[in-house]
Amino acid sequence: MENKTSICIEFLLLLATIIIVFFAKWLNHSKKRRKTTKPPLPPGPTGYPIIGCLPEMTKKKPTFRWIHKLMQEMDTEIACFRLGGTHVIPVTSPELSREFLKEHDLIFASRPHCMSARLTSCNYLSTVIGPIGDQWKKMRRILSSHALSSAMHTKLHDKRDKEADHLVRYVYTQLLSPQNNNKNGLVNLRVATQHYCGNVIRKMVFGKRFFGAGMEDGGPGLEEREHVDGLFTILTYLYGFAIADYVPCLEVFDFDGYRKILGDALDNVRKYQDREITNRVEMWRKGIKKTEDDILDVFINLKDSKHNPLLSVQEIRAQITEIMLAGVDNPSNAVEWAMAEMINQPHILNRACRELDSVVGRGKMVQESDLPNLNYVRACVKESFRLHPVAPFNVPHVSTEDAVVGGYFIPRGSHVLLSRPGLGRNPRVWENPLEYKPERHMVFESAQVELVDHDLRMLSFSTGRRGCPGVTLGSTMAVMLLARLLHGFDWMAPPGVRIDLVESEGVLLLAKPLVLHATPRLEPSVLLK
Ligand code: HEM
Repeated sequence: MENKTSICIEFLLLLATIIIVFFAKWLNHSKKRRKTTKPPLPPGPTGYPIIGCLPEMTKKKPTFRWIHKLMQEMDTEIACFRLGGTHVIPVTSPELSREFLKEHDLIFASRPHCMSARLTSCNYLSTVIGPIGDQWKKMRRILSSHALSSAMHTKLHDKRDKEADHLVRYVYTQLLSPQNNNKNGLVNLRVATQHYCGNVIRKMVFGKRFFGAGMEDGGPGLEEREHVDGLFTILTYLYGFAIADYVPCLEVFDFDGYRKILGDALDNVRKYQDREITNRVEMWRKGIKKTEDDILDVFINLKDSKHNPLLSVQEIRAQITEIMLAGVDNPSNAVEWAMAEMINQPHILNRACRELDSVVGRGKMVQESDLPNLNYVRACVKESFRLHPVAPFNVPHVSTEDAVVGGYFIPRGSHVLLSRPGLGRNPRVWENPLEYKPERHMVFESAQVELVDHDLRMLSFSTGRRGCPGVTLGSTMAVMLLARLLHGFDWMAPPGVRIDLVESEGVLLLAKPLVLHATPRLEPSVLLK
């Protein structure tokens, strides 16, 4: 009997052991399986523990060129660079871009919390830079329903029109100015295009072109130069791969000096804007101002459901800086590059001028109502956006949860950077991608060329929840700028000068500001109406 019991116990022990071993093996196997089925991160440099690729990022400047070069060497359209604790995911594929911004739009709709964004947005009070949340929703709604609504666009038409006239007058006056010896002279198109954009946005927001007296020839005074230069500096350093953007505890040391540069530029821009804002708030408070004439007036007078001001003065300040940033760079850069490309390919220049003559004629200047009919000019601007984007990357999109995109694991908190030149010059998508060829956008001759590309084969205004709400204004400014320059004047390279289509090293602007020789194309009575 005793013998029988001990055999039974032994048998049970053996059975239990077998079950435990079996269970452990199964557990192990399923863990392994889970591990092996979790997709890999996109390819990229291994980096050091904890700091990742930060040392390379600080050494290999400009960082965007290093990233693009490495992706080319790795022959990949998506990569992962770990910068401190952040996975930075650059993308040059339209298919993957669509997955990020269309299929997984909601997951990738946030923005980074980082030093440069915090400083620029007065602690995330504005729209472009705001992480997803109630503040972003509020500000985006205000922009879409008020500042950038179609009613507001119509209301501000005359202000834009005045600045288009002013641009032509400014160019014409330079041709006659004494330093040009009363001959047809040279025009710096970087100054003309950047200040047209600055003037339009200042006029729409503040109701004025100049913060100071301006120059006698209509050109920007010291104040406007400082303002526009400040805006361009902010645009270079915002999300510009500062160490403190990835390791916040190092912000106080400002090892790369980015915080100081950005802070100084913000001070330069705000000293002009904030003065206007404070004065205007006072004017409304004292009842001196009674009608809404510009975007600032609208912002000051917005009310919440309890009739309290909807926007604080700090929110107005942050949002206005952002509107300035949004409006100044893309149209001016696109038109400067378009002019440079056209000078080197006169058949494109001639076709655009023929279109202007046939749509507008020579008896008046281009009006906004003409723009929908200037399909070739529109294609020239679009081609410039494709081939010569002003920024290397789209504004970062941050993931709010883990995701799998294109078969790769994208951890929560990753910064997804759609590459603007990477998409626009992708040889898989564009034939002869480095050739400036506006015709490629005129597939259907009858259809209007839209500057937006929702398929993300190129990145102009982007798409989805965080897509640009300023498409109408941005397109109007860019097309009007190119149209007025081409219609009003004949342009040539200065004698003996070849226009080098070379990018500057640190940013994507033309390496040297474009300076061209202009002669009036229209009668002075038309140009100076
Ligand atoms: C040709 C001119 C312009 C171009 C090419 C352009 C392009 C862009 C791009 C690429 C984005 C980022 C989209 C994304 O994150 O995926 C953006 C966002 C934005 N743009 Fe524009 N933009 C232009 C003009 C303007 C203007 C004139 C304004 C307003 C005055 C404006 C307001 C905004 C705002 C508020 C956002 C942020 C949207 C958000 O994050 O919710 N843009 N724009």
